[in-house]
Amino acid sequence: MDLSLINTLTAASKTASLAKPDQARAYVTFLAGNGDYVKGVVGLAKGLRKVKSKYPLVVAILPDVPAEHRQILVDQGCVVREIVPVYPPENQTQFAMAYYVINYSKLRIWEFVEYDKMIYLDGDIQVFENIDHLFDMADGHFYAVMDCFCERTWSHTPQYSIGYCQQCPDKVSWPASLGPKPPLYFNAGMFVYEPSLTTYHDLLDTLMVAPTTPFAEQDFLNTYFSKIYKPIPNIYNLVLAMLWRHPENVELGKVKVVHYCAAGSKPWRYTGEEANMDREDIKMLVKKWWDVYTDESLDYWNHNVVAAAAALPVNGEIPLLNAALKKAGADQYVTAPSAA
Ligand SMILES: O=c1ccn([C@@H]2O[C@H](COP(=O)(O)OP(=O)(O)O)[C@@H](O)[C@H]2O)c(=O)[nH]1
Ligand SMILES: OC[C@H]1O[C@H](O[C@@H]2[C@@H](O)[C@H](O)[C@@H](O)[C@H](O)[C@@H]2O)[C@H](O)[C@@H](O)[C@H]1O
Ligand SMILES: [Mn+2]
Repeated sequence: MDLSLINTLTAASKTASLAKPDQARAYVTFLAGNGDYVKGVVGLAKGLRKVKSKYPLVVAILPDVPAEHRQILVDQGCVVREIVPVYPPENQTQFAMAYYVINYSKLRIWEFVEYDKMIYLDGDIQVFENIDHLFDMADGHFYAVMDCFCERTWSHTPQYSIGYCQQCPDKVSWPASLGPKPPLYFNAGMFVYEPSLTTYHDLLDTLMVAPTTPFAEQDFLNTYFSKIYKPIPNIYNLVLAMLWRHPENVELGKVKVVHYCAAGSKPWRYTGEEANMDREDIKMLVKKWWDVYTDESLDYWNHNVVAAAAALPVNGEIPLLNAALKKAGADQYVTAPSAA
C-alpha cells in the first residue's frame, strides 16, 4: 500500500472536500432485475444522505428493472439512467459463473462522461462515514481495495489450491513453479474511476476478444486496469470475509464502507443461517444497515424538506410550510426536527 496515499487520504478525510469547482462528480451503482437488490440501492442512497455526501447517486439500471422500482429510486433522489446490457461473446459466457455474467453490464458506467470522476459502489454496499475526499485523489489512476482469495468462491484458482492470499503474502509464499506471483487484485464492488468514451469503447472492444472468466467483469477490470491500479485501505470496502479470513488486517472501528458480499450477508434477506452469519460483528453490521434503511428521516422527501424547515427562522414556520405543501397537493408533510 502506498503510504503517501494513505497519509493523503487521512489528511483529506479530516478536511472538507476541496472539490475542484469544475469537476463534475457523482456516486454510481448498478441495478438489474426485479428482485430485492433495489432495497440495497435505497439503503445506499439513504446512507450517502446520512453521511452528508455532497454528490448525487446515479443508478445505472438494466431494462428489466420495473417501473415501480425506478419510481422508488427517483423518490429517493437518485439519478436513474437506463443502460443497455453488455454480454460477452455468445460462445464465451460458459466460463463465467452464470450469476456474474450480468455484471459485465457495469462497464456501461464508463459512458457517463457528464461526470469527470465517479465512485462506483455495489448495491450491497453501505457507506457509514463520508468518503467524498476520495474524489480528490490524483487523476489517472484506478483506485480500489484488494480482495481476498480464501473463500470457496475462489476454489477454481491456483492461489486457493495452495492457500496463497495477497492479504497475507508471507504466510504461504507463491511457488516459482506456478510462474509469476499474481498481480494485486481488487474487489470490483467499489472503485474510483474517470468516465471516458475512449476508455469505454476500448473496454467493450477488448471484452469482445477477451476470454470470460469466473469472476466475470471483476477479472476483466483487474486485467484491463492492472497498470494504473492503486490499492486503497480496506476501510473503503470491507469485504466481509476479511473478518474471519484476515482479522489481523481489519480495524472494524475505522471501517467507513461495508460490502455485504459474503454468502448470506445481504441485509435485506439476512437469516443468520449461513456459515459465519451468526458472528456478533456480522449481526452488528446487518443491524447498522437496517438502522439506515428504516430511518424515515433519511428519506429524500423528509430529509431535504426537514432540513429546509429547520433552516427556517423558527420551527413555528413548519405549520406554514405544511399549509403550503397541502395547498401544493403534497401527500407528505414536515415533522418538526426532534430537539437536538
Ligand atoms: O440480481 C442482481 C445481481 C446483482 N446486481 C447488482 O450487481 C452488483 C454485484 O453483484 P453482487 O453484489 O451480488 O456480487 P458480490 O459482490 O456479492 O459478489 C450488486 O451489488 C447489484 O448492484 C443487481 O442489481 N441485481
Ligand atoms: O461479478 C463478479 C463479482 O465479484 C466480486 O464479488 C466476489 C468477490 O468479492 C470475491 O472475493 C468473493 O469471494 C465473492 O464472494 C464475491 O462474490 C464483486 O464484489 C462483485 O461486485 C462482482 O464484481
Ligand atoms: Mn457486492
